[in-house]
Amino acid sequence: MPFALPAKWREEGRGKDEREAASIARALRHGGPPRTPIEAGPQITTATARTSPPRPRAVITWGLLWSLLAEHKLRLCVSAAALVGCTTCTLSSPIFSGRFFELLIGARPGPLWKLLTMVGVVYMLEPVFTVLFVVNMNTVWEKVMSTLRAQIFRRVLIQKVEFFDRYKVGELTGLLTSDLGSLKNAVSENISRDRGFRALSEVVGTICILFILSPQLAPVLGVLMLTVSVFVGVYKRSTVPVFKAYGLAQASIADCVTETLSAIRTVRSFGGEKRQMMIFGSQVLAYQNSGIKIGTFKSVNESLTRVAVYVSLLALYCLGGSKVKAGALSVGTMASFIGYTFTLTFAVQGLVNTFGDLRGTLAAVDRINTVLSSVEIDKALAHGLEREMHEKELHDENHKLFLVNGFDEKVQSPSILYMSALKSASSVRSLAWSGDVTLEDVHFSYPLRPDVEILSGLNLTLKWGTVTALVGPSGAGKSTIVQLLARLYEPTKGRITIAGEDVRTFDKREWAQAVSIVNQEPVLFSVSVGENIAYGLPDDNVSKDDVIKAAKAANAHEFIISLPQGYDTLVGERGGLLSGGQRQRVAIARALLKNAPILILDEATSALDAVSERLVQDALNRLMKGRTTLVIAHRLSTVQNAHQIALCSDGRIAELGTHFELLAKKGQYAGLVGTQRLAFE
Ligand SMILES: Nc1ncnc2c1ncn2[C@@H]1O[C@H](COP(=O)(O)OP(=O)(O)OP(=O)(O)O)[C@@H](O)[C@H]1O
Repeated sequence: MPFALPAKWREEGRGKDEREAASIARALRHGGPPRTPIEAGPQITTATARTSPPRPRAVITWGLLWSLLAEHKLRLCVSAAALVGCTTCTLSSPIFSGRFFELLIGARPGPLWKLLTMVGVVYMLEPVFTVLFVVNMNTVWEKVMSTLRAQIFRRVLIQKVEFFDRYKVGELTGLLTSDLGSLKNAVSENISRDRGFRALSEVVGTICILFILSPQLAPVLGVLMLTVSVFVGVYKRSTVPVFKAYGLAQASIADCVTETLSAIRTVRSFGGEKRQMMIFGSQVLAYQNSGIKIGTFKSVNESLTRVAVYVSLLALYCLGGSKVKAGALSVGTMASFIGYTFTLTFAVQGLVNTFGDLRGTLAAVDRINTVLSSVEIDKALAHGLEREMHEKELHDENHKLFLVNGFDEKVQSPSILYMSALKSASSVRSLAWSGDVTLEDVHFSYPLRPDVEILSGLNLTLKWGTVTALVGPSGAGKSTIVQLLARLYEPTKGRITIAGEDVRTFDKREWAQAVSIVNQEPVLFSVSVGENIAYGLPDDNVSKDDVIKAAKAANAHEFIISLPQGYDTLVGERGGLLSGGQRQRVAIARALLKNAPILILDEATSALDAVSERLVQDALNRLMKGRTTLVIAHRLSTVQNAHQIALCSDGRIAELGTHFELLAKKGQYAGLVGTQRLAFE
């Protein structure tokens, strides 16, 4: 197949990635087996990983936060000015108190009303500045957090499938809810009077004023600050693991609840309630112990802060009192000092609380970074998604949330470069409507079990427009072949082609449009029946007529209109309010609407009773017409009507032919039929 490589491939001094990509492109262009490990198409990722081990890259960094904040410069400037304003108002109060006392005892000349007017103005301005500060800071942070949340959700969605094998749903849910919530609270909970920014500005401002008022007395409060800081430092170090354990314990509780409730019918049927309660109980206890530890750390810290403040006040009374008596300090300044000590007390306590919260926040950010920084992005998927996101000239707020430049690492791995270098002029759908799908010398091990080879040199051609039945003993690798065809995983060696073109020249978004899968247990979303069918074309505005047409072809229309709200009836979590056969027919309608040229039926009818099966089979026959179909089935009737039957055993196709050809062979297939492991109807 002739490929015109872009000029950049011919440039001198290309980067290593580009050279690798060119080498891969060359190998694929010639169609033959790749010559070097890098050229071995499916090993691209592995080969690259071998030459340069992936470097973990944090997802949430200070740089990223700064760049997101920088988009709201005006609001930040207003907030900063308002913060200075309200802090100035707050810190001027003790000075006015001192002057007030001096006026009362006659130590200061001038009319009282002048002072009171100034106090009134300050008291009026302070809340105005406070509102300006809180509203602007809050708006900025909410916007930053929305972008972060959206970007992290996207980052989770574009991970390779093995990422979802590795982490439990609860853990990942925790990242987006409680962990990001903790980051949100780091600002949202710290913009009130006695916390975070204001506390910090009051501490700094107070110390400056104390030094201006009396350089001799100021160090006393300096000691107070130092003491508190030491305690804060100790606190910070000692609570990091406690906060981490707390977050993990919280995530495992959520995990246990999700797992139990999603399998509630299984729990019921095995009488597993007590066991689930015990598991939940032990997690609650771990969470409780962790929470008690955190509470202890927090309260000890707060008490120590108070003790430090009392000691400082006492020192101030002794030292300041004697200076006033000796005439070295005015009564007004002493009164101001007492006021500032209290301001400092609250502000330092607030800061300690903020630091405590920050430890939890840093632990949460660390968890997010640890989970998401491992280099497991499915680049062929990310590439397609990015292309589609930029293709559409949508400028609504929702769309923009996912389009932040610089958040994601540039998806420029060799695999992406060769993908664009080799990009076929034809779309994958048009190729799939006319060409065969071929698995060529496919080897595969699951990433989490790299030592166990599931497929070892499997060859199989799914002829265009025909039905291939895949049979074989349990654990032979049938579902694994389905997952490779769906490109949930890529072969570790060998390749899959469509009309002779390596499927990896297409990004996974394109590929997803070419393949429909109907499983034994189709998953429906907890929306209406109609919306579930329309999910066949998730990015399009599907008309109700098209949904009904698909439902009719899938033998689903009759049961849908008998539901209480027809097509608008909610199907419950995972479609739990529908029967197995109804779910199956909704899934078939969804696949019909999608109209993909390649169809995979993974034991689609094996869980159904005879009536449901007939309805579903009838719908499936309609769905299969004219498509390249792979059927995994245990029923002989389904298998024997196929154009060809492939028997998978020991990671290869051991027998291939029609039902009668394979029976005549008297091999493994004949054995399966003989022992009725392929069941007769
Ligand atoms: N995500 C996974 N990670 C690791 N190993 C897996 C994974 N999924 C399946 N396996 C293993 O791969 C092997 C093949 O499994 P597969 O599901 O493809 O078999 P199958 O032929 O479809 O079996 P059955 O007819 O029982 O469904 C099994 O040994 C299984 O334990």
